[in-house]
Amino acid sequence: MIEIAGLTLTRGTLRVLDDVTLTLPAGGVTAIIGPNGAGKSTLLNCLAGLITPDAGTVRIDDADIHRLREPERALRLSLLPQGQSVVPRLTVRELVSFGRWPHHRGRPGPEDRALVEAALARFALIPLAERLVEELSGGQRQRVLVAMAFAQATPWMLLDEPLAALDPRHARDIMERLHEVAASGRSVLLVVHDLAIAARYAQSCICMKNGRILAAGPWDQTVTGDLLSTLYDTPLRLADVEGQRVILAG
Ligand SMILES: Nc1ncnc2c1ncn2[C@@H]1O[C@H](COP(=O)(O)OP(=O)(O)OP(=O)(O)O)[C@@H](O)[C@H]1O
Repeated sequence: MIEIAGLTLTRGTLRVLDDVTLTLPAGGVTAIIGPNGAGKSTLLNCLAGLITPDAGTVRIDDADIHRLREPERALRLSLLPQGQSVVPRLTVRELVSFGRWPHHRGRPGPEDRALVEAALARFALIPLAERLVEELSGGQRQRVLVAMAFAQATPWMLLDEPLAALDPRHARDIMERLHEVAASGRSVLLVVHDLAIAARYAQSCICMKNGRILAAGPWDQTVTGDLLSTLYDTPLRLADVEGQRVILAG
C-alpha cells in the first residue's frame, strides 16, 4: 500500500499540496481526478519521490520513498511523467528495453529480454518494434511509453495523463491493457481528465481540488454527481447506461 501523511508543498505563495493524508490499498486501477491546477501531477511526482515535499511522508510498502536511492525507488514504482519526451534515434524495442535498466544496470539477461518482448506483445507493439519512436504517431508513442513503464515490472505503475492526445479507440485500448495489468496483480495509479474513461475503468479514485483531497475511496462508494459538480464547479451527474457508469453534463 501507499501511505501518505501530511504532505504539504508550497510554491511561491501557492499551497500546491495542502496536508494531503491518504492510504491507497494495493491493487486495481485508481484514477486521480480534479480540475486543472488541482495538484494532481505534483502529488504523483511526490509519490514517485521526484519532488520532495516541505512536510509529510510517503511510504510505499513500508519504505519512505524520499529516503530511498533512485535505483531502489525504480524497483518499487515506475513513473510515466506528463508530456514525456523521447530520446531521438531509438527504436520501439530499444525504448521499451530502458524499462529494464533498474534490474540489470547495463547488463541485460535473458529474463530482461523476455520481459521486453512480453511488454511489446501486451501493448501490441511487435509490428512496430523496429520503427523509430520519433516516427510514430502521438498515440503510438504514448503506447510505447506505457509499455516501457510496464517492462519495469514494478508493483506500482504511476502514469500522468497517459491518455493525453489519444483518440477514443486508442484511449480505450490503453485502458483495457492497464486493466489487465491491474488484474494480474499490479497497482495502477493514473491522472486522467476523461471522466468517462475514469468511470469505466477505475475501481478507486482520488478527487483533488486546490491541493487537497476532496474525497477518495472505491469509485462506487465515493463518486456522486454532487461530488463531481463541486470538484469541477460545473453541474455534472452520474447515470447508468446499459450497465456502464457514465457522466452527464447538467
Ligand atoms: N515548479 C512550480 N512552480 C510554481 N508553481 C507550480 C510549480 N509546479 C506546480 N505549480 C503550480 O501548482 C499547481 C498544481 O499544479 P499541478 O501541475 O500539480 O496541477 P494538475 O492538477 O496536475 O493540473 P493539470 O490538470 O492542469 O495538469 C498549479 O497552480 C501550478 O501552477
